[in-house]
Parts: sequence; structure tokens; C-alpha cells
Amino acid sequence: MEGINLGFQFSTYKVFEKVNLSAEDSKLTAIVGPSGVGKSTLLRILGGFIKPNEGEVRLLGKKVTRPTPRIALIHQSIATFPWLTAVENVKLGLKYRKLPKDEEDKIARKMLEIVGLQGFEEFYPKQMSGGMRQRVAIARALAADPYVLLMDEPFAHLDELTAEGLRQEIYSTIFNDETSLKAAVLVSHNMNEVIELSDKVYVINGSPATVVGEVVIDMERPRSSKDPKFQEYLDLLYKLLTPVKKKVKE
Ligand SMILES: Nc1ncnc2c1ncn2[C@@H]1O[C@H](COP(=O)(O)OP(=O)(O)OP(=O)(O)O)[C@@H](O)[C@H]1O
Repeated sequence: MEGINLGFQFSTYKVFEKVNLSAEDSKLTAIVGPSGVGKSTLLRILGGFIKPNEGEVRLLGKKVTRPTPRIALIHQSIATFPWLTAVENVKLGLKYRKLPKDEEDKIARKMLEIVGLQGFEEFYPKQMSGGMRQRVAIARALAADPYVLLMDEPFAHLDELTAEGLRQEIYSTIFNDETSLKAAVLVSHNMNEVIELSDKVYVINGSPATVVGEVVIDMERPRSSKDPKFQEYLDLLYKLLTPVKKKVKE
């Protein structure tokens, strides 16, 4: 997936401009930037949910003009339907494929297995922890057979222990051979999380915001925050995130 020369404004306020980014195959790409810089908006543009004022999004070379089942979005407010069991929640992601009922059931159960929820198929969201509910949301997103998974702060509303568990598994979960997924894009405020998970990080900053850094994280997995290289990446990202001074006319 590519974002080409993307620009966006709310009425007269230009949020970002000239944003170029690409999410490559089997790679997790992160977008970071100060609060309010336009990360969530950019992610929604990549998903075809919002139209950019400038530029375009391309998926496998084809222009994205509206939401498509090929691009799934999960966000921080964990969205499961309380009156449906885990397996029924996952089936919602499959509806558009109009499969026979038993096929639908089989895939939904497979997806729950991939996210580590085997045995919990008939549980209702209220019987599950926040982390388990977020896994159901991920399973539902994956069941739709997307090529790209967009994630907006997916660990933000989880307690640290649960978030850590899910972070450790997310990479192998989403790039499992049994899913259709090709690429993933993560928006996060947590730089440790970003370095732990990403292959490439785009830093957007300034007003209007632009891409101020493109950092390739070249470290083996699993990554330890105690590794000096981890610290170097952390320093680099924080440096790119410091407030950009507005140009003052002399
Ligand atoms: N519906 C709206 N109308 C007007 N301005 C908006 C609207 N939604 C967002 N904005 C503004 O657009 C900018 C970008 O918002 P966005 O939520 O994309 O930023 P963000 O980088 O994801 O922020 P955060 O990190 O705090 O979640 C912000 O300055 C925000 O105030």
C-alpha cells in the first residue's frame, strides 16, 4: 500500500501535506508523531474512510477511493458486540463473503485459534478480559481476508501485562500463513512498542505536518529494550519528535 503526496485540511486548517509513505509486504510499518498531528486521520485516509484533499492512496497499484474489505481497521476502543459470542462476533467480518454457514463457522473458529482464543468460542465479551476482547476484534478483522491491517493504538486501553502479551504475539498472528494479510500499519504513542514491533517508522511532525523521518528498524526479533541498539533508535525517534519550531519571518 502507498500513500502518495497526501494532504489534508479541516476547513482552512492544514493538518498535513506532502505525506508519502509505503507499507510493504510482510512488514509492519508504524506512524508516530505528536498528539494532534494527524496520525488517526492519516490512517483513516489510508483505509479509504476519509478522502484526502491532495494525493491518493494505492493498494496493489489500484487507487483506493472508499472503504474496502481488503483493508481492515482496528482501533483502541475495543469494538465487540456484547450480545454476540466470540465466534458470532468474528462471523460479522465474514458476512460480505456470503459463504455457506458451515464454511463461515469454520473460518471464524480458525481465526479465533490464530489469535489464541481456542476454547473461548462461545464466550460473551463480558466474560472475557480486555485483551481477549481485543483479540476477538483482531480475529474479526482478519476473517474479512484483508491485505492490509490498519491499527490505531490497538494496545492503548489494555493493562500493561495484557498489552505486553498481545504485542509479543501480534507479529506472528497477523503474518500467519493462514491469513491473507500482506502488510500492517500501526499508529502508536508508545515508542518502546513501536521499536519492539516495527520494520519501518514514519515520523510526522510540524504544522502543517510532513514526514520528518523514515527510520528502518534493523534488529532481530524478539527485541529487548536493554539492547543498546534499541536505545539508539529510541533516542533517534525522540529527537525527531521534538517540537518543530515555526518559521519566523526575519
Ligand atoms: N472533525 C474534526 N473537525 C475539525 N478538526 C478536527 C476534526 N477531527 C480532528 N481534527 C483536528 O485534526 C488534527 C488531527 O487529528 P488526529 O486525531 O488525526 O490527530 P492524531 O495525531 O491522531 O492525534 P492523537 O495522537 O492525539 O490521537 C487535530 O489538530 C484535530 O484537532
